Amino acid sequence: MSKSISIFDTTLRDGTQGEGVSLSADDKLKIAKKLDELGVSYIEGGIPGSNSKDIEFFKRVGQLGLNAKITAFGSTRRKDSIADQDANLNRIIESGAQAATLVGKSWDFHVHTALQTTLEENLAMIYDSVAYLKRKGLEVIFDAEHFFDGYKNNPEYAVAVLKKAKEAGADWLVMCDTNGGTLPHEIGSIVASFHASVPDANLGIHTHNDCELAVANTLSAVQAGARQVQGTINGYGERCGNANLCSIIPNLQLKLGYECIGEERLKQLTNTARYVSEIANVNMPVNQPYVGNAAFAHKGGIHVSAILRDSRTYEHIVPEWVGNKQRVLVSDLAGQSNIVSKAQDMGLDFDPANEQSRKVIDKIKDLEHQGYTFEAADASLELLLREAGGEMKELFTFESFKMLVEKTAGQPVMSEAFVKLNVAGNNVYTAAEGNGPVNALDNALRKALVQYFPAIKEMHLSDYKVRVLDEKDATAAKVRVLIESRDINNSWNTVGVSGNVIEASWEALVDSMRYALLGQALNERDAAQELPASEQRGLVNH
Ligand SMILES: CC(=O)SCCNC(=O)CCNC(=O)[C@H](O)C(C)(C)COP(=O)(O)OP(=O)(O)OC[C@H]1O[C@@H](n2cnc3c(N)ncnc32)[C@H](O)[C@@H]1OP(=O)(O)O
Ligand SMILES: CC(=O)C(=O)O
Repeated sequence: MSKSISIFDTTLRDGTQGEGVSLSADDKLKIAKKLDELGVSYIEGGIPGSNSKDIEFFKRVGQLGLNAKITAFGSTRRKDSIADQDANLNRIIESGAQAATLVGKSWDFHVHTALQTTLEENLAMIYDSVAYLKRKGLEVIFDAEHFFDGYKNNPEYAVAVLKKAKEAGADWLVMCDTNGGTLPHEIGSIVASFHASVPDANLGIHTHNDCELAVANTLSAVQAGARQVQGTINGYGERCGNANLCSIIPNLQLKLGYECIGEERLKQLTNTARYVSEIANVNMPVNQPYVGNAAFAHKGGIHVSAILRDSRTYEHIVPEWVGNKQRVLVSDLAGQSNIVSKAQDMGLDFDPANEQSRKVIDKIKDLEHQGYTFEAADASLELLLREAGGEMKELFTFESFKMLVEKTAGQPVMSEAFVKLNVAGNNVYTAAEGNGPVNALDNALRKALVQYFPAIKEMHLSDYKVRVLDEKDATAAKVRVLIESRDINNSWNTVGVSGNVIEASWEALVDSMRYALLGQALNERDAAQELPASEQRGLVNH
């Protein structure tokens, strides 16, 4: 049997049926382009009978010149009507899509309850609709809704539905686990049984994740003979989502030896997943298999010690095969191996056998115990390690800061910060306003530094998070502030912890600016040690 699998992406249709996922026509066009680059065979763009946004997508997608087939979704004709007069079928034809995905009922209970019609009329609706679209020259993918529930309730009828669609000319018969309640062994045996009885049918599988089995069910169907796989990027979709193509594709290709999108394109998987999550404005779970930020992140000291010897000890594949990468995290679960690995990444000579290195490890663990989290604040960690290794020359020293927050009735609240630093032996005193206390502090600190370090102009804060660390302790609790900063090329994260949110923010802010100036700090140190300019470092070195 062929080992080639046709990947059918329904992110733009079933994916947008997920809560919190909404895509404009422009968003859909961007994602379609990305999916095409990934090498999927079909892109289901939407439902032209549903809304004008989808109609616009189909109008414009032809201009992109994609290789994937564009397919438009709709249901079989309404009961007791004529297919060529059915508005939804005609919208599919008018959309100009090369293929139609036609959903039809295959569970007798649904025919009676949802459609409120007879089993015979439903078969006629399927036959007439498929035949009409075929006469109009479209490829037809027939999605048999609730096929597995239907098969369990009335196998003869569910099978008759698929046979009717085939008789009318459907190119693909897709079995749907619409309610997501079927288990892998059931899927495998039902697909195998239908495949044995109609061996010349092109079978597909469409599963939902209500039992968290959509990926497993898809693999089971493929092993039983399905050759088209329908799913979405990041598993977006109705209720608990659709089968996640970001897991299915590597599982099929790397574990089961099927040909889906090829070795080279598989390397774009992580980038595609993150791109779609950005456009959809839905955060990706860090622990998402294969493509998540933590999919190959190692935290436990025992794990890190082993992966440094051979990454196969704790990695099931090479992360780069799916475009991801290995990360080592530093936390209170870290052993010396985590820290050695981080230090090596930074080009530091860090010998765990030496007394000073052991002190840094203890200090990191102690800070983690106080509430700092270095796994989310790589830049603060780097500063700490460089400081401990005597690598840093401090460019400025802190003397004091003061905050003023004023609210007058009927006026917006006003924040002003006053900062005193010593830079290169000079006392620098600045004041600045902001739309909040942290913004005012940031402005005042920037104002103090920019005259000495113009590189500060290039960076800005891009994210700010506060977390109360011991909620039981109410107002006496500590807070942790995490700040993300960016310049044109990089982003970096810093952390501050205190019983006072302004002080925690200040710590994270100062680290952010020290990190932005790291290249300069290292050069000054090199210059002080009279290293030749050729061995000194670039201005912003991260
Ligand atoms: C399993 C799936 O994911 S299927 C796709 C689900 N996605 C969506 O529903 C999103 C897009 N849907 C829509 O925009 C609208 O529902 C439309 C335009 C398709 C229809 O809108 P309306 O005409 O207002 O109908 P409404 O949504 O209230 O009800 C669905 C109708 O479709 C009928 N219907 C449902 N499935 C089918 C089917 N397979 N074949 C024919 N008719 C069907 C229902 O019986 C009902 O008709 P009735 O009210 O005459 O009994
Ligand atoms: C067709 C479809 O989306 C389903 O049955 O779930």
